Formats: sequence, C-alpha cells, structure tokens
Amino acid sequence: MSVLLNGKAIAATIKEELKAQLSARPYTATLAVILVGSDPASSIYVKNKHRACEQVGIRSLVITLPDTISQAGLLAEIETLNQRDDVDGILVQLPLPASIDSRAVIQAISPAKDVDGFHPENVGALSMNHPGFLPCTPAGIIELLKRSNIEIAGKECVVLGRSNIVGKPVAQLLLRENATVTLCHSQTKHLPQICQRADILIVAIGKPRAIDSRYVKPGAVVVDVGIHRDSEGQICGDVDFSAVEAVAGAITPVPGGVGPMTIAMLMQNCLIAAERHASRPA
Ligand SMILES: Nc1nc(=O)c2c([nH]1)NC[C@@H]1CN(c3ccc(C(=O)N[C@@H](CCC(=O)O)C(=O)O)cc3)C=[N+]21
Repeated sequence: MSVLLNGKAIAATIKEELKAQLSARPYTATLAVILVGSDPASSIYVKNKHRACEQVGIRSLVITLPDTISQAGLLAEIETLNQRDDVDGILVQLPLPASIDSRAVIQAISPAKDVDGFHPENVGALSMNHPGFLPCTPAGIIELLKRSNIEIAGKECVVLGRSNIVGKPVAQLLLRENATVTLCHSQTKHLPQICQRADILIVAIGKPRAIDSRYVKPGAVVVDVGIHRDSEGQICGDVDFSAVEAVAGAITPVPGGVGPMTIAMLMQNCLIAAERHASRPA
C-alpha cells in the first residue's frame, strides 16, 4: 500500500492561489493557444487549458487553424501574437502536422511569451539556472514532490526517457534541487537494476504500463508522466499502477497525477509572463 500523490487536488490548490494573486494585481493576463488541425486528443487538451484559464481568471484566446495551413502562414500568426500588446503568453499545441517544421515554429515564439518553456533561449536559461520559463511538466513534477513533502536533495533520482520536453529538463531540475540524477533511455543496459537504486523514479517513456515492480525499490517514490488510452478505452500511464502500487512508498495516478500539475504550471507561467510584461521598460 502506497501513498497516492494527488496531482489533481494539489493543482486545484495552486490554481486557487494563482487566482487570488491575479485578482490583487492591476493588470490582466492573456494566454493565446494555437491549435492546428482537429486531432481529438489535442482538442481535449486545449479545452482543458481554456477551462483552467477560466478558473484562474486568465483571458484565453484559442486560435484554431486548418491542418492545411502552410508553415509561412503559421509563422505569420505567431508573429502577430508576438507583436500584440494584449497577449502575454503564447502556446502552440503539439504535435503539429508532419508538413510543418515544429523546431522553426518554436523558435518563432518570442522567448518572453514562451509559457511552454520550449524556446532554445528558455532551454538554455534552465540549464544555466537563469530566469526564464520552466517547461510545465517538469516544473509540475518538482512542485508535486515539494508539496507532498518529499525531499529531493541528496536523493537518488532515476529518470526514464530523454525527451526535450520531459526527460532532459526534469533531470536538470532535479539536479538544481541537489539530487543525484541518472538519465536512462532506450539503449540503457541493466535498466531494472538501475531503476532499483532510485529513491525517486520518474517515468516518461511513452509506453503503456511498461514499468512493473521489477523496476521499483520497495518504498520508492514513483512519478508516472505517461498518458495512454488502452484497447478498452481506459486511460493509463507508463507504469503498471496496480503492480507498482504494492511496492512503492508513493505513486502518482493516471489520470489525476502529473497531467493536472502540468496545466497548473502553465497557469503559473502565464502570471509570470503578465507580470514581466507589465513591468517592462516602456
Ligand atoms: N505546446 C504544448 N504544450 C503542452 O504542454 C502539451 C502539448 N503541446 N501537447 C500535448 C502534451 C500533453 N499535455 C497534457 C497536459 C495535461 C494533461 C491532463 O490534464 N491530463 C488529465 C486527464 C486528461 C484526459 O482525461 O485525457 C490527467 O492526467 O488527469 C494531459 C496532457 C500537454 N502537452
């Protein structure tokens, strides 16, 4: 029996805190989300972000573009939002259609409005501990651990997955919190043994229920970043929850774990963007 790390409840608390902060400020915050095409999962995520904005009091613009839009057309939309003084944060929902170069799109977003933290300038800032925007999922994982009173400093942390949006940045953030970090990937040898060393195991590999109890030290904290829908229509993570729950000390559920924390951190980044925007030199 393990402790359930309730991301949904913690995210709700954070959104309440942000709502109170924003209402005390003399300016508004506006997030613009660009959705290209009509992928059902992306549409749900964009709707969830819009709903979170409503809860916090952030103005939310959703710009829906056809999946036939050209790269140049999308870049022009982004440039318009970069220039708009009434827009504080910009998010382009990923993945984009294959015909569009997502790297060029991310680079086109003004780093000062990049509330996803995906622009190279913000990625570099993360690596050097400079102020910028932290990517939402990694920041949400750290916030979830801290608010659950889980110590990070000095702990053995093992990260599974080396993506630019989760694995690499969460490893950087854990390092910043003074953990000892091991970053594993598809070519790592002796994976179960390495994972067995972890006091905190972060799983972001994108494979449904791939991590079972053989990978988990008794009492370890397990954070599941995956989100999948199985053949029976059930939402599940990268971790085999029922197997791992029996040995872990604490574990995030899917849904209700990392996902809501990601959205809470997006809301936080929007407030930071608005604050910096309001205090910029004229
Ligand atoms: N530019 C960009 N930024 C992103 O942050 C981004 C993106 N593109 N593309 C897709 C991924 C995925 N992502 C999720 C956020 C919240 C939940 C979430 O709230 N999940 C709920 C359940 C949602 C459901 O019912 O499906 C939960 O885990 O409890 C899930 C996934 C953000 N992403």
